Amino acid sequence: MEEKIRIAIQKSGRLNEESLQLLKDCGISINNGTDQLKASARDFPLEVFYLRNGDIPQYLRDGVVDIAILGENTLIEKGQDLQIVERLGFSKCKVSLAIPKGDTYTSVKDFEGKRIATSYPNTVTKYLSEKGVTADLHIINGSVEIAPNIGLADAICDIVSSGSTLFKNNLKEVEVMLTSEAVLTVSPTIDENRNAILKKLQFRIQSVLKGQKYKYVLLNVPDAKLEKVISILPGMKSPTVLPLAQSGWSSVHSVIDKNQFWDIIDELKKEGAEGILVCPIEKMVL
Ligand SMILES: Nc1ncnc2c1ncn2[C@@H]1O[C@H](COP(=O)(O)OP(=O)(O)OP(=O)(O)O)[C@@H](O)[C@H]1O
Ligand SMILES: O=P(O)(O)OC[C@H]1O[C@H](OP(=O)(O)OP(=O)(O)O)[C@H](O)[C@@H]1O
Ligand SMILES: [Mg+2]
Repeated sequence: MEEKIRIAIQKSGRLNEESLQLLKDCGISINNGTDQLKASARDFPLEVFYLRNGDIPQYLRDGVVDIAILGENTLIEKGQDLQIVERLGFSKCKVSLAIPKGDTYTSVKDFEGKRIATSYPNTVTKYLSEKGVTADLHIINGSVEIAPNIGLADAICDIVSSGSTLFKNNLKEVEVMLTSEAVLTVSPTIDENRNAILKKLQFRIQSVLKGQKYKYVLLNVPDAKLEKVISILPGMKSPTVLPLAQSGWSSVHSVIDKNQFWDIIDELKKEGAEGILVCPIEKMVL
């Protein structure tokens, strides 16, 4: 029987949907819904195990699964020994220390002897001990931000993204301990055949992620302005230039980094580019 790579994906929660979407963008469709523990892919040698996020590092260590999509924060808390093979760019967040809005704050030393509610005990202990601070940790698994309001703790350590959960609970962020995004991790026990499948999957993921970073643009340019326009456009090698049916004009095709996109478009318009079309790139293979 053909060997399959076993990937762990969060059963439900923040990472589930985007992890499955990434596989889909890689041309891998999964047969069953998440109501089952296990599902297989139709067109790639891959099996999906739907698991609780916090359990995944141990499954990787034990070799029950070969790879996983996890928040980097979970790896820092529970899987420092595990290797990251790709950074995936979604589920970006911070893990921060926060205190009641009205409290004064001068430095991390203020946490000495304080009660901190958190689901990240290892991360907090390491962060504080590196700064010579010892606090009293209360480990809770959810709704951490409520703890100061009900008198359970003086401060919290939890995930912060938009900051609205802190705001709603009358808390303020005072220390950012780490920043995180979804990552692809690998089991230390992965065998050679499955490692070869991992390399194929990584190649597809890289092509999808690169495509998401760029836009494909097509524009019409008077020939007199061609040289100037080409100098503005980066392109993968160099832009493609094709003559238009109307003489004296050319169509220029290129690829632009999303981060520079609007600045470059403004410059192109200034140089006389017209009829600018912008298309998403599904995959980019270099
Ligand atoms: N508000 C957020 N914005 C962006 N990313 C987030 C946010 N909250 C959590 N994450 C990321 O998504 C991951 C999963 O979070 P989620 O709250 O769904 O699961 P969990 O409660 O940590 O785990 P479990 O699957 O064990 O219930 C986190 O580890 C973090 O990397
Ligand atoms: O800064 P924000 O944008 O408000 O996001 C931060 C919140 O998001 C996460 O909770 P989630 O919504 O996943 O609920 P949970 O506590 O049930 O995990 C996290 O635990 C924070 O509470
Ligand atoms: Mg959560």
